[in-house]
Amino acid sequence: MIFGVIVAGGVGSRLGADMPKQFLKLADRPIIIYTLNTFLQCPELEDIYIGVHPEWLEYMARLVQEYIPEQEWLRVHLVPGGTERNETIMNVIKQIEQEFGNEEPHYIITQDGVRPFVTRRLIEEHVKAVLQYDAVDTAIPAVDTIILSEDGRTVKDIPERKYLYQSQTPQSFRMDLLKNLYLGLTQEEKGILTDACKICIVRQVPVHIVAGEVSNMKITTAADYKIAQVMAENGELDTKSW
Ligand SMILES: C[C@](O)(CO)[C@H](O)COP(=O)(O)O
Repeated sequence: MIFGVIVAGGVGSRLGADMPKQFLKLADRPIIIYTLNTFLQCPELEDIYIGVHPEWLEYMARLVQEYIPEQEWLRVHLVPGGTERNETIMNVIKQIEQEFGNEEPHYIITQDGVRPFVTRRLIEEHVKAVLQYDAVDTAIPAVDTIILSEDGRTVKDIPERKYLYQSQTPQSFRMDLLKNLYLGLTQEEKGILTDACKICIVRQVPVHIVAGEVSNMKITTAADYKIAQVMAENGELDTKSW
């Protein structure tokens, strides 16, 4: 089976708001609701799991009831998040195994809750790709020159831009592969992870790339939030099912 996994375990808001950024509104709905709605529109996905910080589980449950049609409620599962994103993904994997067993291989399409402009095209390409490759990233070519600095004051290196991409989500995996690789990492290796694909890369497991979209931005800063609001006003959000 194939499941959507929305990662929304953070409590911080680098936007300076009084709630985690995934709950801030774009147009008339919370950011995470757009992300969830696009995933729910994909019939290839059995159910959608959302990893949420334990203190925000009740709040998220109320949002689902308020904004998601009742006939879809059974497809949405909330799971307490962990201390960081890969712990949250592991909590979700544990929950899926408890509910659906692990005799047949399962696949997960993971997504940042704060990427509300994700498209069905991206999710559907991931569904096809993960069945073939077991580990799949989303990326767009870097348009800026990327510099390497160890101290933030001097440039150590400037890698050739044609080899550099920016990673996005979805990031998709055969579930048992990701779990076993993660369990085999040392604390030091876990400490350098900023996404789930790196779990594969540190163990030399190949990761396939699906072409991302510039519009599939991650809302991290106040400037991102302003850009997202303008994009929302210009009809970039998927609201077809509403
Ligand atoms: C997974 C990711 O979106 C790829 O660019 C990114 O690493 C997430 O980072 P965050 O620190 O969880 O916002």
